[in-house]
Amino acid sequence: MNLSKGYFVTGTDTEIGKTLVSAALLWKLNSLGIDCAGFKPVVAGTYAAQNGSRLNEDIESLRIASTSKAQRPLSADDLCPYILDAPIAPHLGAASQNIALDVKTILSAFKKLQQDFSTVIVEGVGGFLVPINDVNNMGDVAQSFDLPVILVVGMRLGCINHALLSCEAIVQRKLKLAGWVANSLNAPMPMLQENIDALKKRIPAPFLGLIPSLSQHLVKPQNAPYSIEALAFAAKHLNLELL
Ligand SMILES: Nc1ncnc2c1ncn2[C@@H]1O[C@H](COP(=O)(O)OP(=O)(O)OP(=O)(O)O)[C@@H](O)[C@H]1O
Ligand SMILES: C[C@H](N)[C@H](N)CCCCCC(=O)O
Ligand SMILES: [Mg+2]
Repeated sequence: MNLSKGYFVTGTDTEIGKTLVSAALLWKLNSLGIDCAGFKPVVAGTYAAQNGSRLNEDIESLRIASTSKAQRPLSADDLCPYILDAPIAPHLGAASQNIALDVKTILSAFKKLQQDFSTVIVEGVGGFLVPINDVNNMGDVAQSFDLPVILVVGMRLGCINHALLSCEAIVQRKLKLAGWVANSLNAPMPMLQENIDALKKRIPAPFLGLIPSLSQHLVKPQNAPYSIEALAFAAKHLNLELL
Protein backbone atom coordinates (compact mmCIF):
# COMPACT_ATOMS: atom_id res chain seq x y z
CA MET A 1 0.00 0.00 0.00
CA ASN A 2 1.44 3.33 -1.07
CA LEU A 3 -0.84 5.65 0.85
CA SER A 4 -1.15 9.29 -0.24
CA LYS A 5 -1.44 12.11 2.32
CA GLY A 6 -5.14 12.12 1.58
CA TYR A 7 -7.91 11.24 -0.85
CA PHE A 8 -10.78 13.19 -2.32
CA VAL A 9 -13.87 10.96 -2.32
CA THR A 10 -16.38 11.92 -4.98
CA GLY A 11 -19.44 10.10 -6.26
CA THR A 12 -21.74 9.55 -9.18
CA ASP A 13 -24.44 11.59 -7.42
CA THR A 14 -25.69 12.75 -4.06
CA GLU A 15 -26.97 10.04 -1.65
CA ILE A 16 -24.93 7.20 -3.14
CA GLY A 17 -22.68 6.36 -0.19
CA LYS A 18 -19.75 8.83 -0.22
CA THR A 19 -20.06 9.27 3.54
CA LEU A 20 -20.21 5.51 4.07
CA VAL A 21 -17.05 4.99 2.01
CA SER A 22 -15.16 8.01 3.43
CA ALA A 23 -15.90 7.09 7.04
CA ALA A 24 -15.18 3.39 6.37
CA LEU A 25 -11.79 4.39 4.90
CA LEU A 26 -11.07 6.38 8.05
CA TRP A 27 -12.11 3.43 10.21
CA LYS A 28 -9.82 1.14 8.26
CA LEU A 29 -6.85 3.53 8.39
CA ASN A 30 -7.33 3.90 12.14
CA SER A 31 -7.35 0.13 12.53
CA LEU A 32 -3.98 0.08 10.73
CA GLY A 33 -2.62 2.61 13.23
CA ILE A 34 -2.60 5.52 10.75
CA ASP A 35 -3.75 8.83 12.22
CA CYS A 36 -6.37 10.33 9.99
CA ALA A 37 -9.25 12.80 9.90
CA GLY A 38 -12.23 13.45 7.69
CA PHE A 39 -12.95 16.77 5.99
CA LYS A 40 -16.00 18.08 4.17
CA PRO A 41 -15.68 21.35 2.16
CA VAL A 42 -19.34 22.31 2.66
CA VAL A 43 -22.35 20.57 4.20
CA ALA A 44 -25.96 21.34 3.45
CA GLY A 45 -28.56 20.11 5.92
CA THR A 46 -28.52 20.22 9.71
CA TYR A 47 -30.63 18.78 12.52
CA ALA A 48 -31.03 19.83 16.14
CA ALA A 49 -28.99 17.98 18.77
CA GLN A 50 -30.49 17.35 22.21
CA ASN A 51 -28.69 20.43 23.55
CA GLY A 52 -30.14 22.54 20.73
CA SER A 53 -26.94 22.86 18.69
CA ARG A 54 -27.08 22.18 14.94
CA LEU A 55 -25.38 19.01 13.70
CA ASN A 56 -24.81 17.49 10.28
CA GLU A 57 -24.88 13.72 9.63
CA ASP A 58 -21.85 13.66 7.33
CA ILE A 59 -19.68 15.65 9.72
CA GLU A 60 -20.70 13.43 12.64
CA SER A 61 -19.95 10.23 10.69
CA LEU A 62 -16.52 11.55 9.63
CA ARG A 63 -15.84 12.84 13.14
CA ILE A 64 -16.53 9.56 14.94
CA ALA A 65 -14.32 7.73 12.42
CA SER A 66 -11.42 10.21 12.72
CA THR A 67 -8.48 9.53 15.03
CA SER A 68 -9.19 11.04 18.42
CA LYS A 69 -6.36 13.07 19.84
CA ALA A 70 -6.72 13.39 23.59
CA GLN A 71 -5.24 16.87 23.73
CA ARG A 72 -7.93 18.37 21.47
CA PRO A 73 -11.11 16.60 20.34
CA LEU A 74 -12.13 17.53 16.80
CA SER A 75 -15.04 19.93 16.50
CA ALA A 76 -17.49 20.15 13.60
CA ASP A 77 -15.78 23.40 12.56
CA ASP A 78 -12.42 21.63 12.29
CA LEU A 79 -13.92 19.23 9.77
CA CYS A 80 -15.97 21.71 7.75
CA PRO A 81 -15.70 25.47 7.15
CA TYR A 82 -19.27 25.95 5.89
CA ILE A 83 -22.22 24.37 7.70
CA LEU A 84 -25.43 25.32 5.90
CA ASP A 85 -28.86 24.49 7.27
CA ALA A 86 -30.99 23.58 4.24
CA PRO A 87 -30.52 20.17 2.53
CA ILE A 88 -30.24 21.71 -0.94
CA ALA A 89 -27.57 22.51 -3.53
CA PRO A 90 -24.86 24.31 -1.53
CA HIS A 91 -24.62 27.43 -3.71
CA LEU A 92 -28.35 27.95 -3.19
CA GLY A 93 -28.22 27.23 0.54
CA ALA A 94 -25.32 29.64 0.90
CA ALA A 95 -27.10 32.40 -1.05
CA SER A 96 -30.20 32.03 1.12
CA GLN A 97 -28.03 32.52 4.23
CA ASN A 98 -26.09 35.40 2.61
CA ILE A 99 -22.88 33.42 2.70
CA ALA A 100 -20.33 33.43 -0.14
CA LEU A 101 -18.60 30.06 -0.45
CA ASP A 102 -15.05 30.33 -1.68
CA VAL A 103 -12.25 27.95 -2.62
CA LYS A 104 -9.58 29.82 -0.62
CA THR A 105 -11.47 29.52 2.67
CA ILE A 106 -12.09 25.83 2.03
CA LEU A 107 -8.43 25.23 1.11
CA SER A 108 -7.12 26.98 4.21
CA ALA A 109 -9.44 24.96 6.51
CA PHE A 110 -8.24 21.77 4.79
CA LYS A 111 -4.56 22.76 5.14
CA LYS A 112 -5.07 23.53 8.83
CA LEU A 113 -6.47 20.05 9.47
CA GLN A 114 -3.70 18.49 7.36
CA GLN A 115 -1.10 19.90 9.76
CA ASP A 116 -2.39 17.64 12.55
CA PHE A 117 -3.04 14.37 10.67
CA SER A 118 -0.93 12.28 8.35
CA THR A 119 -3.94 11.39 6.17
CA VAL A 120 -7.06 13.45 5.49
CA ILE A 121 -10.04 11.90 3.74
CA VAL A 122 -12.13 14.57 2.03
CA GLU A 123 -15.73 13.79 1.20
CA GLY A 124 -16.93 15.84 -1.76
CA VAL A 125 -20.40 17.35 -1.99
CA GLY A 126 -22.88 15.61 -4.30
CA GLY A 127 -21.30 14.73 -7.67
CA PHE A 128 -17.94 15.96 -8.99
CA LEU A 129 -19.11 19.22 -10.57
CA VAL A 130 -21.59 20.52 -7.99
CA PRO A 131 -21.29 24.33 -7.96
CA ILE A 132 -20.20 26.20 -4.86
CA ASN A 133 -20.79 29.68 -6.33
CA ASP A 134 -21.30 31.34 -9.73
CA VAL A 135 -17.73 30.59 -10.80
CA ASN A 136 -16.39 27.52 -8.98
CA ASN A 137 -17.44 23.95 -8.41
CA MET A 138 -16.29 20.91 -6.42
CA GLY A 139 -13.90 19.99 -9.24
CA ASP A 140 -12.04 23.26 -8.56
CA VAL A 141 -11.94 22.41 -4.85
CA ALA A 142 -10.53 18.95 -5.64
CA GLN A 143 -7.87 20.53 -7.89
CA SER A 144 -6.87 23.02 -5.22
CA PHE A 145 -6.36 20.12 -2.75
CA ASP A 146 -4.34 18.21 -5.36
CA LEU A 147 -5.30 14.84 -3.89
CA PRO A 148 -5.90 11.56 -5.71
CA VAL A 149 -9.59 10.94 -6.24
CA ILE A 150 -11.69 7.92 -5.28
CA LEU A 151 -14.99 7.60 -7.14
CA VAL A 152 -17.95 5.98 -5.39
CA VAL A 153 -20.44 4.52 -7.83
CA GLY A 154 -23.96 4.09 -6.46
CA MET A 155 -24.99 0.85 -8.18
CA ARG A 156 -28.33 1.69 -9.77
CA LEU A 157 -29.59 1.99 -13.33
CA GLY A 158 -27.87 4.98 -14.97
CA CYS A 159 -24.67 4.65 -12.98
CA ILE A 160 -22.52 3.57 -15.93
CA ASN A 161 -23.02 6.87 -17.70
CA HIS A 162 -22.66 8.88 -14.47
CA ALA A 163 -19.47 7.04 -13.57
CA LEU A 164 -17.87 7.50 -16.99
CA LEU A 165 -18.77 11.20 -17.14
CA SER A 166 -17.25 11.65 -13.68
CA CYS A 167 -14.06 9.85 -14.74
CA GLU A 168 -13.70 12.11 -17.79
CA ALA A 169 -14.08 15.22 -15.67
CA ILE A 170 -11.54 13.98 -13.10
CA VAL A 171 -8.97 13.01 -15.73
CA GLN A 172 -9.55 16.22 -17.70
CA ARG A 173 -8.55 18.18 -14.57
CA LYS A 174 -5.33 16.21 -14.43
CA LEU A 175 -6.21 14.64 -11.09
CA LYS A 176 -5.15 11.10 -10.38
CA LEU A 177 -8.06 8.65 -10.25
CA ALA A 178 -6.79 6.37 -7.49
CA GLY A 179 -9.63 3.88 -7.60
CA TRP A 180 -13.36 3.35 -7.56
CA VAL A 181 -15.82 1.65 -5.22
CA ALA A 182 -19.16 0.05 -6.13
CA ASN A 183 -21.79 0.65 -3.46
CA SER A 184 -24.86 -1.53 -3.60
CA LEU A 185 -27.33 0.92 -1.95
CA ASN A 186 -30.47 -0.37 -0.29
CA ALA A 187 -31.53 -2.85 -2.97
CA PRO A 188 -29.03 -4.69 -5.18
CA MET A 189 -29.62 -3.75 -8.84
CA PRO A 190 -30.51 -6.40 -11.46
CA MET A 191 -27.38 -7.79 -13.15
CA LEU A 192 -25.17 -6.18 -10.54
CA GLN A 193 -22.07 -8.20 -11.45
CA GLU A 194 -22.47 -7.50 -15.18
CA ASN A 195 -22.73 -3.78 -14.43
CA ILE A 196 -19.59 -3.94 -12.31
CA ASP A 197 -17.79 -5.78 -15.11
CA ALA A 198 -18.85 -3.09 -17.60
CA LEU A 199 -17.42 -0.43 -15.30
CA LYS A 200 -14.21 -2.38 -14.64
CA LYS A 201 -13.56 -2.49 -18.38
CA ARG A 202 -14.05 1.25 -18.81
CA ILE A 203 -12.78 2.97 -15.65
CA PRO A 204 -9.02 3.59 -15.90
CA ALA A 205 -8.33 2.90 -12.21
CA PRO A 206 -8.35 -0.04 -9.78
CA PHE A 207 -11.62 -1.44 -8.48
CA LEU A 208 -11.36 -1.17 -4.69
CA GLY A 209 -14.37 -3.32 -3.86
CA LEU A 210 -18.11 -3.81 -3.69
CA ILE A 211 -19.98 -2.77 -0.56
CA PRO A 212 -23.10 -4.95 -0.30
CA SER A 213 -26.47 -3.59 0.81
CA LEU A 214 -26.38 -2.90 4.54
CA SER A 215 -28.63 -5.16 6.55
CA GLN A 216 -31.44 -3.44 8.41
CA HIS A 217 -29.59 -3.05 11.71
CA LEU A 218 -26.67 -1.32 9.95
CA VAL A 219 -28.69 1.17 7.92
CA LYS A 220 -28.06 4.75 8.97
CA PRO A 221 -30.89 6.20 11.06
CA GLN A 222 -32.15 9.63 10.03
CA ASN A 223 -30.45 12.58 11.74
CA ALA A 224 -27.65 10.43 13.10
CA PRO A 225 -24.23 9.26 11.94
CA TYR A 226 -23.41 5.77 10.65
CA SER A 227 -22.70 3.30 13.45
CA ILE A 228 -19.12 2.08 13.92
CA GLU A 229 -20.46 -1.39 13.14
CA ALA A 230 -21.72 -0.21 9.73
CA LEU A 231 -18.36 1.44 8.99
CA ALA A 232 -16.47 -1.71 9.96
CA PHE A 233 -18.75 -3.77 7.72
CA ALA A 234 -18.17 -1.46 4.74
CA ALA A 235 -14.41 -1.30 5.44
CA LYS A 236 -14.17 -5.09 5.26
CA HIS A 237 -15.10 -4.83 1.58
CA LEU A 238 -12.46 -2.23 0.63
CA ASN A 239 -9.03 -3.30 -0.61
CA LEU A 240 -6.61 -0.50 0.24
CA GLU A 241 -3.67 -2.55 -1.04
CA LEU A 242 -4.70 -1.39 -4.51
CA LEU A 243 -4.28 2.31 -3.71
N1 LIG B 1 -24.54 -0.17 0.99
C1 LIG B 1 -25.66 0.43 1.41
N2 LIG B 1 -26.73 -0.30 1.79
C2 LIG B 1 -27.87 0.28 2.20
N3 LIG B 1 -28.05 1.62 2.30
C3 LIG B 1 -27.02 2.41 1.95
C4 LIG B 1 -25.78 1.87 1.49
N4 LIG B 1 -24.95 2.91 1.22
C5 LIG B 1 -25.64 4.01 1.50
N5 LIG B 1 -26.88 3.73 1.93
C6 LIG B 1 -27.93 4.68 2.33
O1 LIG B 1 -28.02 5.70 1.36
C7 LIG B 1 -28.14 6.98 1.97
C8 LIG B 1 -27.06 7.89 1.45
O2 LIG B 1 -25.79 7.44 1.89
P1 LIG B 1 -24.63 8.47 2.20
O3 LIG B 1 -25.13 9.51 3.15
O4 LIG B 1 -23.43 7.71 2.61
O5 LIG B 1 -24.47 9.12 0.75
P2 LIG B 1 -23.66 10.42 0.29
O6 LIG B 1 -23.23 10.16 -1.11
O7 LIG B 1 -22.62 10.70 1.28
O8 LIG B 1 -24.75 11.57 0.31
P3 LIG B 1 -24.50 13.18 0.28
O9 LIG B 1 -24.38 13.57 -1.15
O10 LIG B 1 -25.72 13.71 0.94
O11 LIG B 1 -23.25 13.47 1.06
C9 LIG B 1 -28.10 6.74 3.49
O12 LIG B 1 -29.41 6.75 3.99
C10 LIG B 1 -27.50 5.39 3.64
O13 LIG B 1 -27.95 4.67 4.77
C1 LIG C 1 -28.11 18.11 0.54
C2 LIG C 1 -27.47 16.91 -0.14
N1 LIG C 1 -27.53 15.79 0.76
C3 LIG C 1 -26.06 17.19 -0.59
N2 LIG C 1 -25.22 17.42 0.55
C4 LIG C 1 -25.96 18.30 -1.60
C5 LIG C 1 -26.22 17.78 -2.98
C6 LIG C 1 -26.15 18.84 -4.04
C7 LIG C 1 -26.54 18.35 -5.40
C8 LIG C 1 -26.62 19.44 -6.38
C9 LIG C 1 -26.92 18.94 -7.78
O1 LIG C 1 -26.08 18.27 -8.39
O2 LIG C 1 -28.03 19.16 -8.26
MG1 LIG D 1 -22.36 12.40 2.46
